[in-house]
Amino acid sequence: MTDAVTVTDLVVERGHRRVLHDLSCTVPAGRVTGLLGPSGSGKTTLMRALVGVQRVRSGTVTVLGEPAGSPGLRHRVGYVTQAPSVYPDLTVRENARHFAALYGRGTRAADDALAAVGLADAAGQLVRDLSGGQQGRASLACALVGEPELLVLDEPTVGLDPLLRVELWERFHALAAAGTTLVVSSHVMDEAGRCDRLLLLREGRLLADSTPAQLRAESGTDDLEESFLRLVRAQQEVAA
Ligand SMILES: Nc1ncnc2c1ncn2[C@@H]1O[C@H](COP(=O)(O)OP(=O)(O)OP(=O)(O)O)[C@@H](O)[C@H]1O
Repeated sequence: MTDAVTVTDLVVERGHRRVLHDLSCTVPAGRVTGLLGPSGSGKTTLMRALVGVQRVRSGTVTVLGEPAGSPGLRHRVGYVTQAPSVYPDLTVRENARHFAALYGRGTRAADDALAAVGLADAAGQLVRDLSGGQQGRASLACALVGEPELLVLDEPTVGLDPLLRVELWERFHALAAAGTTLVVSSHVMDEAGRCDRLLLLREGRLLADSTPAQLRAESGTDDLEESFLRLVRAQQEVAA
């Protein structure tokens, strides 16, 4: 299996504080990798480094064979932030078509992306009239329309009802099966079980680079939340 992303000894400081400490990890191509960890553990910062918008102190981030942020990656990497990045005064369809045009794609690609996130029925509505969860999905559709090889999604399921959550995770796996690499952050451990691979972060350090099955086996519990806590405790004991 090839790696879509390689992070080596990454150090990031924000506001004079070190928020990523010598972090090294890889992201396998064509899989859904979950970036899990408590609030403030550095998930967004790592994602920003992957897409090349984060100033880094030292270390390297290689994405699809190029340094993160290289101009050649612009259309190959999609990033959906926590805040919806769509035009509120345009309809959902107009937004999708606008982004399709930017990526050199047609209206069909825009319609397909809307269908993929379950927004086909809301295509004619102004984005500002949508719920928060729908706006998030509209942002996701606008990223999907470019068919990026690497899709980086910051907490895409926040504010979604359980049914939509499940549907979105199914969508992520369908994209991965078609060859897309996904990095999906969450601070909800029950979503960890849906990932092919897991990167667990805590206080800017990598606590585990594993799979749900491996994590369960190693920690001796089926509950991934409990696995995470046991890992934290084990590390604290080593440090003490
Ligand atoms: N613009 C900023 N200036 C200074 N410090 C920042 C800035 N943004 C984030 N930080 C700090 O960097 C650390 C990592 O934040 P980050 O947003 O990467 O965490 P996160 O795991 O994504 O959290 P959340 O789940 O709450 O989104 C935190 O301690 C945070 O306070």
